[in-house]
Amino acid sequence: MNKIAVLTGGGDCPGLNAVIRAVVRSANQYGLEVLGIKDGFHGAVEGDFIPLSLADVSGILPRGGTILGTTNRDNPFQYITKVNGVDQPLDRSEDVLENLKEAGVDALLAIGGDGSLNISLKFADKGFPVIGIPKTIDNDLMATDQTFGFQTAVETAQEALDRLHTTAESHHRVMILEVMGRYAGWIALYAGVAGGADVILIPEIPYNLSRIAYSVQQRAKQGKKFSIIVVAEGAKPSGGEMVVERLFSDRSDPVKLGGIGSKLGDDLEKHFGLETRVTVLGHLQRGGSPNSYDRVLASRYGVAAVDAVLEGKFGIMVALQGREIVQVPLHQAVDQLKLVPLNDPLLITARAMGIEMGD
Ligand SMILES: Nc1ncnc2c1ncn2[C@@H]1O[C@H](COP(=O)(O)OP(=O)(O)O)[C@@H](O)[C@H]1O
Ligand SMILES: O=P(O)(O)OC[C@H]1O[C@](O)(COP(=O)(O)O)[C@@H](O)[C@@H]1O
Ligand SMILES: [Mg+2]
Repeated sequence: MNKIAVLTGGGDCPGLNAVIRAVVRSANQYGLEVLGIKDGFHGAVEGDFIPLSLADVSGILPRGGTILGTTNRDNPFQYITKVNGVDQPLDRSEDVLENLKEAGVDALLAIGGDGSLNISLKFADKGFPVIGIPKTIDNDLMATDQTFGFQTAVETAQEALDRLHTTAESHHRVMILEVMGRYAGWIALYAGVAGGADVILIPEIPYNLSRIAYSVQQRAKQGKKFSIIVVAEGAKPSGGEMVVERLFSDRSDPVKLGGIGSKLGDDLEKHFGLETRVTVLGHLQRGGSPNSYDRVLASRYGVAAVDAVLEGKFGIMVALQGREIVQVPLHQAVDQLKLVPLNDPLLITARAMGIEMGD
């Protein structure tokens, strides 16, 4: 092994640069050259590679985003390509392999979520040496206890809840904070407990509107003028559907969620006369500097991925299990999503403190 390539795929999150930096620094110790692939698998198809030296990664540890760029559109196995002036999804995976070969790349380190790691698995199945590094702000990847960026997002959401508290307690209002969490409610659950929310609504537990109203009314009876609700964007009422903001025709998962906070607020006002205000935290959760936990975790993943290259372990993902970074087969990471189990210890803690989960 002489040369490795690294890419970042899918939605960004705080800590991507910390991984890239750790990969380059660790590879440098062993005399391995590193190439960066621009904009995820888009750059892999287009052959858009840049060399990454120690100087290139100097100063990027605290920077959010990714210096390499990313995409949540391009899949080399269904790559939108103009054929006779018409866009068509073509299998361009051989182009990727050709580009990697031409650049002298011996192994690919792919930092991504379920989508990018699914693509990575397909390249591993084609025989190319691939190592996955888990990335998702939603923390919903299987086989790893935690992904970097998640803790920073939780802190951002908790700070928002703290701020909402001070304005909420000045009025008789229900304050709703909509946070990320497409299928898994980890951000809502952790931020809700950390930020002292009264109601936490997650995709895994469809909610009953009257339960929420009852808990707000009970608080009012106890002299509490306000209530704080944190709702994951993928939450839905019992028997209802997730709220879709828009559809992207060019994505394998075309659904962009958003709007459950407003729907909930409208329903509480309409059916129970509760005055509500809604805040959507949105991409503030993904932006900004990673906290120290995420910098450490990201650095450990980067180093562990280079270790795997040196050990010749491919088709694997590096993962956090307990305090250890381990190697797990890539397919274990992508076979299913890691949802909040109904017996999750923090969920039980939340209920034990009287937090309403909406069911
Ligand atoms: N199940 C899948 N199999 C193969 N490719 C997928 C799958 N899901 C998503 N993709 C592709 O992977 C890319 C990244 O997916 P996305 O969900 O945006 O990011 P992430 O890597 O964070 O999951 C997109 O181009 C998408 O088309
Ligand atoms: O605005 P974008 O880029 O479509 O991404 C928003 C989506 O990404 C997510 O944050 C998930 O991202 P991850 O790939 O990091 O898990 C969802 O919660 C949200 O629906
Ligand atoms: Mg995904």
